[in-house]
This record gives sequence, structure tokens and C-alpha cells, in this order.
Amino acid sequence: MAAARSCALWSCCGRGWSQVTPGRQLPGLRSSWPGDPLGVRLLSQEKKATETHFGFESVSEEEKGGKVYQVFESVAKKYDVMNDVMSLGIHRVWKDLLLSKMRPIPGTKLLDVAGGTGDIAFRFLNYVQAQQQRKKKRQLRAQQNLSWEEIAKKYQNEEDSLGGSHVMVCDINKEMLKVGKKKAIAQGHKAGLAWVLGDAEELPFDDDKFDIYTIAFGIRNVTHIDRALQEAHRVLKPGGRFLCLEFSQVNNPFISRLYDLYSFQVIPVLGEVIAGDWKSYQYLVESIRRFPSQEEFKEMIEDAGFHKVTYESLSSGIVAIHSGFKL
Ligand SMILES: COc1cc(O)cc(C/C=C(\C)CC/C=C(\C)CC/C=C(\C)CC/C=C(\C)CC/C=C(\C)CC/C=C(\C)CC/C=C(\C)CC/C=C(\C)CC/C=C(\C)CCC=C(C)C)c1O
Ligand SMILES: C[S@@+](CC[C@H](N)C(=O)[O-])C[C@H]1O[C@@H](n2cnc3c(N)ncnc32)[C@H](O)[C@@H]1O
Repeated sequence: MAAARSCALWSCCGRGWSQVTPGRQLPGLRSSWPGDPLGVRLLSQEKKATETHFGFESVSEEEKGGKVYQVFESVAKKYDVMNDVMSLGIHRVWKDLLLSKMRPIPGTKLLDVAGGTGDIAFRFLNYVQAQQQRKKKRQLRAQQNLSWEEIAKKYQNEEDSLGGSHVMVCDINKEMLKVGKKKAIAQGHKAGLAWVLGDAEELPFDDDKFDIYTIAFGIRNVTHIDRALQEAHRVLKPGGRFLCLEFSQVNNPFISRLYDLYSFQVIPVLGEVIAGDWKSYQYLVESIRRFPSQEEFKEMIEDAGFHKVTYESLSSGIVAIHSGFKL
């Protein structure tokens, strides 16, 4: 069943977010413009109403998706190395913390949207594998008279090593997924892992499918955040959990000054030197400044229908993990 989508758009002015007239409702007004049969005046209105941002640049909503696509197509091959260099490896700690918060249990069906090169998916698989391993060891130790064949069989069953858990990585960008698939082979991940090309705003899945939905450093890039949140809600099972790791608002003025300096003076230079791409890394830091604060984003998650919405700021608010439940 297709999701019922709200036409609400969010526009951002500095850090303030407000709802604006939805462009999709405008065609209905066409008949109320006598003397403008071609709807020229209205078309220009429509264009205005569907204006959004790409970093600090104003672009039409139609343009934004393509521009974001180009950014990740361009950085895909250097994406992982850039993250390690830019964050001095700290992004790995943030991603580990997302998994500690998730605490998946055997049998968990995870959807990782904007999953890119698979960092969250691989952590999930390692987590459930380690958990199953411990469980298996405990069981085997408790059973005294097992033959070596029985013990070997237990260890060889790859599917069983995940306890029925599964992760679906969904991303709009072919190049990011290509890098992710190569990484999966290199890291020995095969079972319990699937890759699908898809848009966070229109997920190619049925309703009530997944136990957990994650999106890490992805939602900042989608054109209609509210639509992506509604889709997250739609595909989760009742009782399912939404978890989002994203850049947020730094709450310490001293750190904030240093952070600005580092973001605007260092990150694009690193982007140019390592990935040969200044512009994509300028977009990264600008898009971070455009993203709503912890509290504003919490409200948006609630507006999409999630309950018990909470967040935790990490590293002085450089990033935050938001959590919510479909009840
Ligand atoms: C195109 O779109 C994208 C491309 C991508 O490759 C990635 C993403 C999405 C992002 C991720 C998956 C996460 C990983 C990427 C990042 C963390 C990069 C974004 C970085 C920032 C927005 C800036 C904040 C950086 C950090 C928190 C990392 C730690 C950095 C340092 C400790 C600074 C290292 C210092 C130098 C290299 C010396 C030069 C510095 C200056 C001239 C400026 C002065 C700055 C400082 C003294 C340090 C600033 C320190 C802080 C603000 C606090 C750090 C404290 C903690 C983390 C506890 C994507 O969308
Ligand atoms: C910064 S990367 C994050 C990748 C990964 N989650 C991580 O934490 O490393 C952002 C990802 O969002 C994807 N993306 C952007 N817009 C999207 C959309 N509308 N639907 C799905 N994925 C999208 C990009 O292709 C890119 O792979």
C-alpha cells in the first residue's frame, strides 16, 4: 500500500524551520486565475513554492536530488578514507554508539536507509554474530555429550550464525552501493545482507516490514525530510524503532567557534587534496549548518507519528542520535 503522504514542506531560515505552502496543492488553484489561461503566473508561483536549498545555495526541489546524487557519485570511491581523515576516526565511535543504542536481538530485521558503503550494516552483522557466537558457546558448554560432528555443524551453519537477523541496505546512489558491496566481500559479509537501490522518500518496501530503521548521515541530504520520516514510519512494524545518527547543533560556544573554523577552513581543503573535490565537501559543511537542531528534529519525528522520541547529543552536539517508536 502506498504511504499517505503529507504535502507539508519545511523551509529553513538560518536555524529556524517553518512550514510553507506546499507546491503540490498549487495546481488545484489554476481555475481561480482568470485571464491567465496558460497558468504562467501560477507556474512562477509553483517554482517559488518548491524552492529548497542545497547547502547555502537556493535550488528548485527538482534540481536538489540530482545535485546530491552528483556529490555522492563523485566522492564514493574516497568516501571511507575521507571520513577517517576528516573525523580522525571519530565517526567510527559514533556509529558504534548507534549500535550500542540499538542493541539488536536475534531475528532483528533492519532497514538501513542511505546506507551508502555499508558501515551501519556491517556493524549490525558483527554485533548479532558476536551475540550468537556467545549464545552458541554457552549452549555447547552446557551440553556434555556432543559428538565433534554436532559441534562442527553448529559452527558451520552461516545463517544460524546470525540467529535469523537480516539487514537491507537501501541507498539512492549506485556508486555508493558498488563500493559497499566490494567492502562486504572484503570483510567476509554475505549472509543476512541485501542491497537495494531506492529513495528514502519513496521506499520500495511494503508496510510494517522492519523491526528497526536506521539512517546515518543520510537524512540531511533528502529533499523532503518529512516524507522520508513518514516512509520510515510506514515500513516499520508496530513496535518498531527509528534511529537516526546525524550532525546536529553544537551547544558549547567555545567548541562551536573551533568547529566552524575546522569545518569551513579545513574540511573543503581536505576534500580537494584527498578526493579532488572541494565543492562536495563545502556542500557537506553547509548542509550540516542547514539541518534542524536536536529539538526541532525531535518535533519533526513526532509529527511523522513516532512516539517516545528522545535524542542524545554526542561530542558536544556535533552529532546526535534520535530515537522513536512506531506504537
Ligand atoms: C559529501 O558529503 C559527505 C561526505 C563524507 O565523506 C561524509 C559525509 C557524512 C559524514 C560522516 C559519515 C561522518 C564523518 C565525517 C566527519 C566528522 C567530517 C565532518 C567534520 C566536521 C563537520 C568538523 C568536526 C570534526 C570532528 C568532530 C572531527 C575531529 C576533528 C578534530 C579533532 C580537529 C582536528 C584538527 C586539525 C586537523 C587542526 C586544524 C584545525 C583548525 C585550523 C581549526 C581548529 C579546530 C580545532 C582545534 C578542532 C575542532 C574540534 C572540535 C570542533 C571538537 C572535536 C571534539 C570531539 C569530537 C570530542 C558526507 O555527508
Ligand atoms: C553521508 S552518506 C552516509 C552513508 C552511511 N550511512 C554512513 O553512515 O557512512 C549519505 C548517503 O545518503 C544517500 N542518499 C542521499 N539522498 C538519498 C535519498 N533520497 N534516498 C536514499 N539515499 C539517499 C547518499 O547516496 C549517500 O550514500
